[in-house]
Amino acid sequence: MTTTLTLRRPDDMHLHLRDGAMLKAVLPETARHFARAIIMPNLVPPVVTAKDAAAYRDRIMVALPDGMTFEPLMTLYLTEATDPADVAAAHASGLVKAVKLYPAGATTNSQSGVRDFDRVRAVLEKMAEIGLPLCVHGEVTDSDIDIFDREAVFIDRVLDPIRRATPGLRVVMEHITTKDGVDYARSQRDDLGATITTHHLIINRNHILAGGIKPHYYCLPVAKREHHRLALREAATSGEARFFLGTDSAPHADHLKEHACGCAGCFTATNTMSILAHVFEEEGALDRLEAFTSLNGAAFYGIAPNETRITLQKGDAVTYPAKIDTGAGPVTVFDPGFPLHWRIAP
Ligand SMILES: NC(=O)N[C@@H](CC(=O)O)C(=O)O
Ligand SMILES: [Zn+2]
Ligand SMILES: [Zn+2]
Repeated sequence: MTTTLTLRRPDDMHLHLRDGAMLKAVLPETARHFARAIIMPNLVPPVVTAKDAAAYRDRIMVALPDGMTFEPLMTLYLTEATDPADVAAAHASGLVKAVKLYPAGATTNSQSGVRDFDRVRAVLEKMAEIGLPLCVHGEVTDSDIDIFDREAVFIDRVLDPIRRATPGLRVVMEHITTKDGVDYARSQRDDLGATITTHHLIINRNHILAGGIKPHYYCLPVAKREHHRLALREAATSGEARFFLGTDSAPHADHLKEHACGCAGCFTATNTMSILAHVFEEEGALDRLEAFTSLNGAAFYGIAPNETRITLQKGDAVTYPAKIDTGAGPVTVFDPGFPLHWRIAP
């Protein structure tokens, strides 16, 4: 029985760090285990220009505690006013690693997102030309589309047409939650990747709704039926290069989650690696954990895998805080609902 496992230090290819007091509190939770992360730009106001991204990167580095190392991989928030030349310059300087597409109204702080896809065509064409990936929150926002169908409908109505209209555009389907997402990713060439979160490997929609509503399991895209969760587990543990970790760890203060109109997002930065080791062990795939957390994402983004390593050890139940204190209020850590036994050696 395997009880220790050494991996290249992981990267989180989809992370929300927020800003100010929240940033300061949550950043160490990621930097403790992860070398790098793709930093989501959905601040208020959003990170739209190269100048915004440079300033946000500086704030992240100032918030990093002494003695920790971490490299934020910055992104730009695509709006209908985004300037292709600014995007190209941000990429050429090495500052920006991706552009993020939020359909307007799809998720937290997406009001500035895209309504009319024709208006971003020039930016997408420039990105295809320079090889800069587009990260996509893949849900339609039409009120007549059931929330559990919004990902599958997005693939047919928006994602596939965008990709056909923009040959060569590298795209990451962010936080896929359905078998439809897995199947679509697999049906395409290697210019399409897909991130999978930690929590979508653990919860299905019953966890949110059965036996009382659980606001800390509510995120977007919302968790789906069990057969979708099983498809995600199969994909994540397959070792296939197109699938990689993007935790989508998305902190919101508890009073905003435990609310009549609660915010979407699960905060998994603290215990993600312990949970993933548990899942990969259950699936008989511990030997493929490194591909998912440390190799496939870096390869998709064209960056070298990390040279430093972490060691996971299996033993007595791991303890971790139920909540993280932040200057913006406590943030509940994702509870997988079972004890974790894999710890990260100090
Ligand atoms: N995933 C979420 O439920 N929430 C994210 C936004 C997002 O990634 O869609 C957030 O910023 O809170
Ligand atoms: Zn999203
Ligand atoms: Zn997200």
